[in-house]
Amino acid sequence: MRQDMLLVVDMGSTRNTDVARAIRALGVYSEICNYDVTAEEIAKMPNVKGIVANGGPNDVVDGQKIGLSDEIKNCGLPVFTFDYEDNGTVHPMPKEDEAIQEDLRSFVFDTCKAQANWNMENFIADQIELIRKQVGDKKVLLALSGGVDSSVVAALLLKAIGSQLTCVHVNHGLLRKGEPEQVVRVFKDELSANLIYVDATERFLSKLEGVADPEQKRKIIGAEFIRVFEEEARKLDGIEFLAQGTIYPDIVESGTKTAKMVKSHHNVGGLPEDLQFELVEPLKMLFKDEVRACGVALGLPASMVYRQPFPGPGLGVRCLGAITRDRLEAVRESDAILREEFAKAGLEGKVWQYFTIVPDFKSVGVRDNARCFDWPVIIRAVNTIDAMTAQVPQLDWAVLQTITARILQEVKGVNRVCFDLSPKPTATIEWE
Ligand SMILES: Nc1ncnc2c1ncn2[C@@H]1O[C@H](COP(=O)(O)OP(=O)(O)OP(=O)(O)O)[C@@H](O)[C@H]1O
Repeated sequence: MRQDMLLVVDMGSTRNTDVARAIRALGVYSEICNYDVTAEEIAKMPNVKGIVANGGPNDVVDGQKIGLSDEIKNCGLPVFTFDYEDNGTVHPMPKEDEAIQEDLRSFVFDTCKAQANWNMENFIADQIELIRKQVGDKKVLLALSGGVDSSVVAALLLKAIGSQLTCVHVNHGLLRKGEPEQVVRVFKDELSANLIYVDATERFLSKLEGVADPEQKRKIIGAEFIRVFEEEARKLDGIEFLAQGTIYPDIVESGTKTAKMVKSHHNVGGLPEDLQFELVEPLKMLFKDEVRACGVALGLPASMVYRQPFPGPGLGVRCLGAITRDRLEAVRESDAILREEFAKAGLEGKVWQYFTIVPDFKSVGVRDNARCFDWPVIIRAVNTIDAMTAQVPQLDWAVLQTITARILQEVKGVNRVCFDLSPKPTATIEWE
């Protein structure tokens, strides 16, 4: 490890990640650990320069009030006791809270004498070394979705171990327009990765035929994905490692000793027990913005690194009810038009997520002086900080009119365009 590190010890705060991020924003690497960390464990961590004991409302565990042990207090490292109360609201640490920032800055640099050497160049160099040490001359398998996390893992592993990596990209027929092609172009053609491209469209769509229940659809897609991936894995010889795009929030949200679990951390979970892989998770200490910075530093295209979030079941949950091929095509084509026009209008990166939905009912319209009976396309655009709540931004009317005109002209089977004005709550971001 080339970087100095500060440890954020969770003493019951709800703001551990904010504090860890604030330290990283100063250019110093930080990690969060549990309140019962021992001096011996800390001694094994590389380059720890100081400890932030981060207190807060969750300071009672199993009926006992927790406190920093004498062992840690006397371990020879500077300790800063921090208690950043948040009154129960969730928002990023306010930048204007200069006193707190200043205290932290002074602790990090004046007291701990930490070097501001946390940057992507050092991170990548460190990870390459660690990956090579972990993997040796063995082979690694990666499920590559084309999403930000697995793409950055692929690029990093390619740099570290090159041809020892095999990537599997599954086209389940529910990807956005141009996505599988981009994965093949970037990884196979440009980065010369061993890429197995599986076109499983027919298999997924026939499994989904007539299934209207959203939960059932998600389950079928998830289970079928594991099956396809497993089949490919069994065809390969001598693979001992499975790489995953686990990132820091996945780990933090899996729960600390003082906070309840937000969501379980899975990724390519659900693989059969007899496929025993050791995990390689080189991004597990990065926040999302750092993963993107890492992707840029590794030379991945901006459209991949800054891609908006996309649900695992893909367009399947935007083609409402039982998926049909023609309606799925209408979702894919209208989504492509929406993304193109948002990019032209300079909205890319300004609106957090935007996509289209095609419901499973028709309405009466008129086309070429004759009655038509076609589907509507619903446009959804939202802004959010944490995906727990979301707001609908005010969009330029002319942009919406252009999108509407193009969808009505170019997308088969559509005679109406609607705009979803609902914030979350009460609506969710996706419709299914
Ligand atoms: N179509 C696919 N082909 C190959 N692997 C996939 C595919 N879809 C998902 N995966 C694998 O499953 C993991 C979890 O999928 P999920 O849709 O939850 O994405 P994610 O956690 O946002 O990560 P990413 O940004 O890498 O897509 C991905 O990181 C990837 O390894």
